[in-house]
Amino acid sequence: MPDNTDLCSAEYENQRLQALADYQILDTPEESAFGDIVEVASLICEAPVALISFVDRNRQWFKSEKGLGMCETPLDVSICAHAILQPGLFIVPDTTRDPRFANNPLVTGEPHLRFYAGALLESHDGYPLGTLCVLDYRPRELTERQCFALQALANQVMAHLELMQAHREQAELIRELEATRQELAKRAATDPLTGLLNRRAFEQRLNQELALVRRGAPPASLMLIDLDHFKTVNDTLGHQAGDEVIVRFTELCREVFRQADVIGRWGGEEFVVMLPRASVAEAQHAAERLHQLLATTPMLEDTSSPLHITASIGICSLIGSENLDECVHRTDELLYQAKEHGRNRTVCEP
Ligand SMILES: Nc1nc2c(ncn2[C@@H]2O[C@H](COP(=O)(O)OP(=O)(O)OP(=O)(O)O)[C@@H](O)[C@H]2O)c(=O)[nH]1
Repeated sequence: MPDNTDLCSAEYENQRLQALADYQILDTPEESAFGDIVEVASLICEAPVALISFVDRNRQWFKSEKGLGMCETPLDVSICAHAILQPGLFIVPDTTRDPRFANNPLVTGEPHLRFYAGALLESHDGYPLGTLCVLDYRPRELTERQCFALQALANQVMAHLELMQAHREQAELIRELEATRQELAKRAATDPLTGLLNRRAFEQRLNQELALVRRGAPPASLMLIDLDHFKTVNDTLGHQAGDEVIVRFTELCREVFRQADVIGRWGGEEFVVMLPRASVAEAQHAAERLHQLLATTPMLEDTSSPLHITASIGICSLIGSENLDECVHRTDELLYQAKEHGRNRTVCEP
């Protein structure tokens, strides 16, 4: 708490309430850790009523209570609201003899509270939050040892609140770290220009599929796609336009292939698609759709004459007995044949 603070100012009260809110304790369910402290306070102080009370804006709310039978009261009947205005213990030996409490309905009526002793619950930065208090139906005092024990138990209440807060902060930190880890993993797996899987991530996915095929999963197909004469696009329209074409081509791929198909950027103007549960004939149909779409879709918007591109494609089925390099190599050979035979075509394994 800052020095020279006006404890009654609205600004201070708002700061105090914020400190209380930061502990996120108000209106939380009963917890045995706090229940035990209240029981021990009642036992040691030989008092029938014991409370862990937090002073909220318009009420005092009890995290734990013994012998009172209510979980909150309005602030104007709260003795704790007075207790938090001073440090350490606040003791009222006989409420009927104290003008601040003599007319309190909890004193004049049920349960006729006559004795109050409250130990301050103080936040780590010095804001008074409430009390651990014991009450009795008769006027009395606490022994020195009981006073010591009550304050020690109050310190334990705060220590537990601090631990809970540290635990929450740690959990939040772990959540943030996990989100960052996921984001980094996503970035590490993604080609920045197209948002497709990059080669390394695609290889991982392909290895998983190969493992499934080895264990008897339905056949899958692998497709390598290379844009034809792409160098000319760059040379005539510039690298930036080349990038736009690559992005547009990616969009067309997303239109043609199924949700389950995995599209990756193999490198440069070369793409790769793995089609789970698809025969080579089915993959070939998809490749044909792509050829048709390329034939009818201008690849750049801001050019006087529409730019169309073509692609050469090789398709193989995944064979469980092969490793990734062998599967890719076979598909690459077919792609090479497509290029050799004049481009703008698909060559499938026989
Ligand atoms: N704009 C752009 N160009 C790229 C990118 N990656 C590779 N390229 C270009 O793609 C071109 C590929 O050229 P080549 O390997 O000669 O192939 P090609 O001109 O497509 O000819 P074929 O494949 O034989 O039909 C090169 O000019 C590369 O610079 C990229 O991310 N952006």
